[in-house]
Amino acid sequence: MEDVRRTTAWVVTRASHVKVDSSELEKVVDNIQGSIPKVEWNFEGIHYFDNGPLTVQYLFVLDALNFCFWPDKDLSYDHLALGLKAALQNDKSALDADRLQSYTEMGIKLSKMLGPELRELLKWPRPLPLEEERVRLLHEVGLELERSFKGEAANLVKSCGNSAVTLVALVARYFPGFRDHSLYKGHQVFLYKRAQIFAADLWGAFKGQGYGRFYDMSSITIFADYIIPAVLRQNGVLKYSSALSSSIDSNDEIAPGSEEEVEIRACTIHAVEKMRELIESKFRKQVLSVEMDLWLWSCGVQNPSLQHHRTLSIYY
Ligand SMILES: Nc1nc2c(c(CN[C@H]3C=C[C@H](O)[C@@H]3O)cn2[C@@H]2O[C@H](COP(=O)(O)O)[C@@H](O)[C@H]2O)c(=O)[nH]1
Repeated sequence: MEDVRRTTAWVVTRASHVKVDSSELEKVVDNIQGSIPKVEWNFEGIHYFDNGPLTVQYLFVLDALNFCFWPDKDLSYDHLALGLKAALQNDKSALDADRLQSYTEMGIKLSKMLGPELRELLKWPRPLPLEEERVRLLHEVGLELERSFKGEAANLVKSCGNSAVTLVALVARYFPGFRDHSLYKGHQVFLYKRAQIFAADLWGAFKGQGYGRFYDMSSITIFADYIIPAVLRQNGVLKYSSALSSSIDSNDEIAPGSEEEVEIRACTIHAVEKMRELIESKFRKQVLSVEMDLWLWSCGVQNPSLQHHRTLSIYY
């Protein structure tokens, strides 16, 4: 994850649309006295968990589809999690690698999984945002799991040697849909939101044991989605230019890969890394970005009036 830290820090030094406000950042850290309020993984009670390999399959499929809910105002991440959970409770083989690629009825392969099948799986009554991309990513997951990991995401996790950094690298190497990077002023910037969140979800769900045991969780950075930047903007840690502020406040779409979008995401990661460093130097406490993420994210999703940036993206 050094690439994520280094390249996002580089963006911060050149950013013109977004700034990290160090004194506001210090206020946030002082307010909580350097202790991150503890938020339980699955505080919403929406996730599938059976303490075994099927949970790993569930989390991998969940994070393959963990992006872009906002274009449908009634849809949220909770619907995705609850939909996949119900599908598994109903049929333990619902997320098998071959099912992700194809749709079978009475043992006959009819076609690849398509939008309508995905909607049926999630019990969502209308087309999902970026539905064709979601379907394509599911095919990719099913095919590559079958080709390289005997169909099981659990084998992918077993092959990382209890290193979250290796897991993220493996996910990005085998599954192109997880390669969340951008170009900024000619430089490659690494963000890896969904790949890192997969490691964090395993760690959270399995409480740091079994499939969730990683010796290097401190290497993971925060996950640059559309909720965390909105929380950091609201508490003053991120400052946007007036043009960007008014675009976001008027719900204009921000183009994926634009300077504005990359700066929002890179400054988010960097600001949280700075908060971590400050907590360590001022309060002598070690915190994980994953813990910071869960706290900030839970604050964000519990505040429906939060105005977030709108970018059509498969990455977050
Ligand atoms: N940074 C960060 N972003 C996260 C998550 C999660 C869920 N993580 C699970 C892990 C433990 C908890 O118990 C959660 O269930 C989703 N998202 C992002 O939020 C957005 C969805 O928002 P809305 O449209 O309002 O549903 C979308 O970009 C989605 O990718 C997270 O943890 N961190």
